[in-house]
Amino acid sequence: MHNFSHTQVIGIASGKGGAGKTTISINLAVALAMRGAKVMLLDADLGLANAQIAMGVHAPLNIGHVMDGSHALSDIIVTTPQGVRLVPGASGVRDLAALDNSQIAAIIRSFDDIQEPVDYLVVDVAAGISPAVLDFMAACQRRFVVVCDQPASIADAYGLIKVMATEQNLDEIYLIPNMVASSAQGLQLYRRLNDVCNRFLGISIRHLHSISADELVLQSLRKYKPVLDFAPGSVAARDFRTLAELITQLPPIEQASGRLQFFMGRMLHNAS
Ligand SMILES: Nc1ncnc2c1ncn2[C@@H]1O[C@H](COP(=O)(O)OP(=O)(O)OP(=O)(O)O)[C@@H](O)[C@H]1O
Repeated sequence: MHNFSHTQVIGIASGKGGAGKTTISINLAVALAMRGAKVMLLDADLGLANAQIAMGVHAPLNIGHVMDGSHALSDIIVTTPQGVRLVPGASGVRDLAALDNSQIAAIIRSFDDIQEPVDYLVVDVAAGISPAVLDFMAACQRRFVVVCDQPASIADAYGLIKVMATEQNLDEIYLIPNMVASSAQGLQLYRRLNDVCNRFLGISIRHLHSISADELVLQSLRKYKPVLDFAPGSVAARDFRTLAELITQLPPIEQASGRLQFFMGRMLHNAS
């Protein structure tokens, strides 16, 4: 096996659907790729998988074909026009939305067969707090929780953070405020939620940057393009570039957590 540099794995979740998890996963992957990183995006929003549509790429095979044993993971990966290596989810396959632990573990382990260099793996996880969501988030090194400044979204984000921190003992939790009027509003939302986490859970969450509400995000989706492609000069595109830059400045996490993780084989190989 080659001696790859450590792959940094970021899981993206949101308590509530519609907070912008897929939008953020896609544009973050593209922004990192535009900086020259080798980026893979796993559409683990199984059952609702729509990353391939939003990125304007045709994927003849998907993770369902890996699950049924007919194909290897490397067979199903497609390269998007932005140079992101996309692992397509299986849209409309209801069985995939209800995978058990051993099936999730099989998906996570299948990444050990990948032979290409990957600097970042971005994992777009389903909404909610299902066991599958928690398994995927536990298998990542950093966890991003997408939230909008609305009571239902905040309550759901808090619920997800609570379960991840207290029941799963996961750290490296970042809040990504989305659809904010300004980065000051995003920071304020982060502070509010972090205060509640401090007080009631005894933990701190982290903050990098928020994503502004931008009409061009919606327009880009209608054109099947990431906003970074469709409107590179837009406010949202600028926010995604800033977020990507801040991520590249984070210290790499090189420790295995003791739980099942993506690219475990590489981690162990590099450590030996
Ligand atoms: N920053 C933004 N500005 C404006 N619109 C946005 C922004 N982020 C997301 N949206 C829009 O909000 C809607 C929901 O976004 P998205 O599909 O990414 O959410 P999601 O959390 O992945 O939803 P689900 O979990 O249901 O798949 C989409 O129409 C998207 O274009």
